[in-house]
Amino acid sequence: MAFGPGTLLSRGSVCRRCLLTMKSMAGGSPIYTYVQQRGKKSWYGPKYQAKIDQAAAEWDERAEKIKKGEIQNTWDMFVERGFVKDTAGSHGAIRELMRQKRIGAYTGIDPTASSLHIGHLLPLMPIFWMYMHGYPAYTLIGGATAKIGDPTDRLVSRTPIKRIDLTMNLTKIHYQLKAMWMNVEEQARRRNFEKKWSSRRAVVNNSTWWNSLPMIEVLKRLGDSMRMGPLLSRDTVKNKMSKGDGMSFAEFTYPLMQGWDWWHMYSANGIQMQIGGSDQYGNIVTGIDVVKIVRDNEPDPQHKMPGGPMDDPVGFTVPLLTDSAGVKFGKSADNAIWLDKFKTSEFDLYGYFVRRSDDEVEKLLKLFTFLPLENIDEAMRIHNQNPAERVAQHLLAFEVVALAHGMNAANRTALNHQQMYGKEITIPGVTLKLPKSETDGTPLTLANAPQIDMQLPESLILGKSIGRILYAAGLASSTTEGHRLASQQAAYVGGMPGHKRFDDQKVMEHSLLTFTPIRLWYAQETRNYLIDGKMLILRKGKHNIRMIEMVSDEEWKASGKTYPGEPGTGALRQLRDQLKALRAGRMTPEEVRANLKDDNEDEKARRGLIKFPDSNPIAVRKLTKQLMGEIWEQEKELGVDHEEDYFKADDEQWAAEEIERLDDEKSEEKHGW
Ligand SMILES: Nc1ncnc2c1ncn2[C@@H]1O[C@H](COP(=O)(O)OP(=O)(O)OP(=O)(O)O)[C@@H](O)[C@H]1O
Ligand SMILES: N[C@@H](Cc1ccc(O)cc1)C(=O)O
Repeated sequence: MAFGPGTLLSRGSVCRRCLLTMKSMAGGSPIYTYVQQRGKKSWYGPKYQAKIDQAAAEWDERAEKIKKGEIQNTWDMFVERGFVKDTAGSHGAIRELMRQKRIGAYTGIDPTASSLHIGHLLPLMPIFWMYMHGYPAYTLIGGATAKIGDPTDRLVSRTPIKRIDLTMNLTKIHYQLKAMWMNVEEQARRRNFEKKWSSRRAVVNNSTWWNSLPMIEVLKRLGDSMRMGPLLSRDTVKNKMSKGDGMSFAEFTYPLMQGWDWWHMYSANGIQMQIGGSDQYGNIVTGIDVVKIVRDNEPDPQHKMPGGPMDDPVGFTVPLLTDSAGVKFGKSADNAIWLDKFKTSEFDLYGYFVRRSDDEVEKLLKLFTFLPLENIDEAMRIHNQNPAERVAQHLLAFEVVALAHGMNAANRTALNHQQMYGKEITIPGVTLKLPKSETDGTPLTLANAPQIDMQLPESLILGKSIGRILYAAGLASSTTEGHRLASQQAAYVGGMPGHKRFDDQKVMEHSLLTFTPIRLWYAQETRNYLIDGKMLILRKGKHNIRMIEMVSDEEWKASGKTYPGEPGTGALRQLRDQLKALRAGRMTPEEVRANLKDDNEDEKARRGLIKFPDSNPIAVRKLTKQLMGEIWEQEKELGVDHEEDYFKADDEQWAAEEIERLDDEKSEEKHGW
């Protein structure tokens, strides 16, 4: 293994089977290393080799310091903070392995819901810690395993997940995990962890390998030696077969799939450790067998990977996070606290942690924050002087929101709480400050990306150009810009086009998130990019994603929503509608005036009012004037006391400002600003 920048770099972890060092020329220099592994081949040169050697030397030095007690073993820290429930492998062996070797670790999540929840943070935290301490750390999304569904501890099979839901969930979780990794980086900087050349983290999807894995390879490498006895004796299998609704072959093979994932990453990325919630213990133990069996069944002696205490896979489970009634926090229960701010707002997430009891707050600080234990002790000391102030709870809430949504969000949310409850909040070690605006002119990042799912009508998706769709989805500021993005291939569509089904229809692969640059295509071609016939994923830049569910035109109309560029929603059309409504007496002058004067953009958008720039400012100006005049007349007839000149002047000033604004816009457009 050990190839490509940043893969495992400790000397102990370099795979002996795959490193063929060749001296390129007589005279002994320079040395190029040829790496061949699972179909991938690459060369690397002396500079890269020097970095690998340096990283290995640093690791050896760290191991020595741990031995002398100068720094703490990461494993001991896990135990001390309460992360370790059950281990697969002895404590002593894992401890020594983690000291000597820069082993990689992973935890997996099946995208069976559209968001992560706080229960997921439990196995994720040790993964994040490992990254900060220099171990390769992987988070896996089970695009393939979710199609089967983990049967662990269930008596009744899961309802099969719909293709469109799977795509939606995995896209959302992918971006959520990426955002959280950025927040982990932020926390690492905040806590002065040094970022090393060898640091490595990843979000992977097991569909990447499962979609191209021949069944015969699994049967040969694993199936021949895997015994039925241990598989049948698992509690889940026994219980589901005797007390539940029986077990399908696919469910039965689920732990083997999970084990194969591990093998894939073990052999390709040096992932030697798996971490999961306590329900994952059985799958982790089976996974260890799978990895060893597949590894030892390598038919080519040149490619055989070594076994033994320093090379065998190990794993552990974290305790289960439960609510105050002792019920597991999970997506299948109705107590979930989500990490998607559109499902559980940052304010509510903060509030949830502020409400934790004094008995559990210290334990939660150890599990959910990166605060050193001395800081936690100090915070508890301050807390205990006046528990009613909930200092420890606020610290916990601040840190969790910072991890889930970033430091800006944590500051903003804590200040909101302060304002809402009118009480000064003390958070040890934190000076609350208003975050700089996340939307005004600052580039879009994963932390400030808008809600990524939306609906748009069929007539737009299937009938209009891709430029128009990009505008409607808020990825372009006009149809023209949308066309420009498409012609410059600066926007992307999710999925791999051109996959053909048996009946020769083109379909999208739904369990893998890939992007293809958008070209200017004919309107009818957009259909080829629809996932499950109704979802379109678009992206501009790195973080600007839209998952668009196509709804029928009737459903769209009934929703009362509008999209930018929607025919009939321009300023002119809206002014005309208002005029008609005024003349027909369907709207009072007061209502029309309120609509015209409402300068709150969100409110306007909510009520479907004028909000998009119109292409004909002169006509808008004329019509606005006419409408104002008629409102004025009607109000006069109604005997509205205008306090004459004051209001009239106000209206006129408003109209003048509006005209000036429109003129400015027009001139900006003309000059191409
Ligand atoms: N409340 C929790 N406490 C600790 N770990 C958890 C909790 N909920 C989930 N996990 C762990 O997170 C990982 C991913 O879990 P999974 O995707 O199965 O979510 P889940 O919420 O447990 O789903 P479900 O309720 O559908 O089984 C697993 O290792 C699981 O054990
Ligand atoms: N089985 C795990 C998810 C998972 C999937 C694939 C893996 O390789 C690892 C973990 C769960 O349901 O919680």
